[in-house]
Amino acid sequence: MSPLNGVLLDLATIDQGDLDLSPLDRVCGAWRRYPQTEPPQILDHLGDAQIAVTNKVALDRAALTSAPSLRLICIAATGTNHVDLNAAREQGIAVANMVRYATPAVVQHVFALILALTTRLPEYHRAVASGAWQQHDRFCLMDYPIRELAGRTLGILGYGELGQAVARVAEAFGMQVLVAQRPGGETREGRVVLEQLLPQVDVLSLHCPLTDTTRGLIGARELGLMRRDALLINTARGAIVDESALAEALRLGAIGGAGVDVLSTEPPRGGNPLLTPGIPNLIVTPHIAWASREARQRVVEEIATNIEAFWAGIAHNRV
Ligand SMILES: NC(=O)C1=CN([C@@H]2O[C@H](COP(=O)(O)OP(=O)(O)OC[C@H]3O[C@@H](n4cnc5c(N)ncnc54)[C@H](O)[C@@H]3O)[C@@H](O)[C@H]2O)C=CC1
Ligand SMILES: O=C(O)C(=O)CO
Repeated sequence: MSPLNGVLLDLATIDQGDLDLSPLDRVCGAWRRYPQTEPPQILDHLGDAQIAVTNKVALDRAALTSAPSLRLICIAATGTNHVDLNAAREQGIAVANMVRYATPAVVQHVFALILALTTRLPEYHRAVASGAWQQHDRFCLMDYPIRELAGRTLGILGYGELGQAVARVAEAFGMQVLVAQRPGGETREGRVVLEQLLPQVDVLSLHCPLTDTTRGLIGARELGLMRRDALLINTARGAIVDESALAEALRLGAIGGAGVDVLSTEPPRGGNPLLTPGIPNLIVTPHIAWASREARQRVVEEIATNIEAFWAGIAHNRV
């Protein structure tokens, strides 16, 4: 066990009282556990901790410079955009994240969104709940057009762990997969420049990290290049998409639908263009693609593994 003392800044975002947390006790005997940390509480909660575990509590330069004891930040997620990595590096604080922990959960969520939009599940569910089927004169309602995935084309932006796993399932559905070339990146065989990919795809699924390069990458221009019946699926990060432009594209029917698990600010206490009532063919889920019990248990185990590796001087899952 490492003799370091640690703080869990937002444990309630991982454990719903249904996980085995003993791996954490195996690696650090002195945890301070906070269900949640609001911005004004960050410095107080960090205190003299040497290890800080954050799922989504933002650790910016000001927070890191005010926590001189900190030696390891363990991000309980794959996305690292809420931690100032440059400031951490300058302060000599190691940062580790979660790799591959949520792949089955995210992939099934991506397809839950794609399938709900193509089979018009929300509309048919609402129609039955409102009694429309019961009053109908035929055996089935066909008020909303249904499409098949087989033979259609999926575009993937961000061909890492999740992008590749989504591609494999898409192929099992009989879809053709096109992979976007990293904008501004070098030309790679089999990759398609984003501007050329967008008009070809029936579904575009985002799986790149949020960085300075990807912020706002899918804006009005890119949405305008997509087919009028194409779907956009975003389980990556909200700010990769211009949310006002997406809301407008859906309202105007410039694209066919969208499934969004992530918003630019979470929770969206100040509202969000995509939460405006009445936007057609839009499904918004509250950042739960990753959140299966199995994946959350893997988070606990991976936090322990990252701390053990750090203590042993091994750079495991280092960002
Ligand atoms: N909604 C949710 O619950 C979850 C969301 N995520 C998000 O998904 C993202 C991807 O996760 P993984 O696939 O596991 O990460 P990964 O690191 O395996 O893959 C990311 C891929 O994006 C590529 N990439 C980076 N910049 C790019 C750019 N400018 N254009 C195109 N591609 C670019 C990288 O080369 C890499 O291949 C995470 O960064 C996180 O933001 C991850 C897990 C759960
Ligand atoms: O792992 C991630 O990046 C997520 O967004 C889930 O917390």
